[in-house]
Amino acid sequence: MSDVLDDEAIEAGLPDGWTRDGDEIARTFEFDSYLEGVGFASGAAGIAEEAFHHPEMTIGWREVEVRLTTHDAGGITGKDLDLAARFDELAG
Ligand SMILES: C[C@H](O)[C@H](O)[C@H]1CNC2=NC(N)=NC(=O)C2=N1
Repeated sequence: MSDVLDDEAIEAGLPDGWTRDGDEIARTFEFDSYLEGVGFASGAAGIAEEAFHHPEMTIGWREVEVRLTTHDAGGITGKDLDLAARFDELAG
């Protein structure tokens, strides 16, 4: 099981554009259209399923909010940071 990271490790590992919110990290991705956001969410879901580590995603008007935490560990772990970086790559 992944170990929960301390504050220093989270700050050091948090990819640009992401913020820490308690036991979660979050980023809102912005898109030129609603359907582009839906496409991103679908791609992110595939990455999540492959990693078997799942975000909460809220699809809005030309934006998708992504929130990550490791439920099994009760906090933020390297899995969350790794998935955040992969979602950033997906968004381009
Ligand atoms: C049994 C447990 O739900 C699974 O190991 C996976 C599924 N997806 C998951 N996703 C997230 N974000 N955290 C988890 O701890 C987690 N656990």
